[in-house]
Amino acid sequence: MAKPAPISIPASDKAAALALTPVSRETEARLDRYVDLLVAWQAKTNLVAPSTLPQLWTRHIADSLQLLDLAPSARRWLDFGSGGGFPGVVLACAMAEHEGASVQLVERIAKKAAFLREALRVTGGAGSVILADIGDYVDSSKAPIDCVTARAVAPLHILLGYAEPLVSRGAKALFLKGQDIESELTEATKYWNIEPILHPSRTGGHGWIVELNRIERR
Ligand SMILES: C[S@@+](CC[C@H](N)C(=O)[O-])C[C@H]1O[C@@H](n2cnc3c(N)ncnc32)[C@H](O)[C@@H]1O
Repeated sequence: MAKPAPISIPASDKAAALALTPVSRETEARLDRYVDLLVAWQAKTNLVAPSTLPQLWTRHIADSLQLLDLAPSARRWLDFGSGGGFPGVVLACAMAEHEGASVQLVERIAKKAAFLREALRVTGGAGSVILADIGDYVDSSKAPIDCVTARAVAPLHILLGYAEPLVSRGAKALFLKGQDIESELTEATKYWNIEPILHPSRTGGHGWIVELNRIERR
């Protein structure tokens, strides 16, 4: 049987991503190590949609990095459903530059949690992995959080339920969402009083970033 072709990420994709969302040389080096690890694991575990691999930097890394500009002073992050590490591992790579900063990555699938732990070890990213259901973890943890994130995890009205206890204690929520944001907002406002701020994605990978600073049950 023919061997699968090696996965290569074009240098032009990395250059395009870093033009959109510049990072320090230290963070870039951490991200390089993350990309190498992800590509190696992707051969045995499906961490990102294979068709998006050639745009790993623009579709996934820059998509994650753009959140930093929306919460520039946040140092204590919590990422729901980190999966292959977006945005959690990317944020942890960036947070490694800040003394005391940390990203908690919550993931319920053991194999993905193992990958995330390895990614933090290899990159030196500032964070920790919690193998748990998001709802259970949020209910049990009282750790202060500045910013909670999620990408491709659950419909908005479900994410709001997970995030509500954190936002009511002062966290900001930033959720990466796709083109069908209108219908998600319509559904969400049946259950929640919210004043969402919609930021168009700068990377084109996902449609919108929904920012929330207040979530109240109707
Ligand atoms: C489609 S993947 C997206 C992963 C990553 N956020 C990304 O954008 O590439 C969704 C991930 O969320 C995790 N997930 C979904 N619901 C969860 C829950 N209630 N608790 C913990 N993890 C959850 C899944 O196991 C999966 O790894």
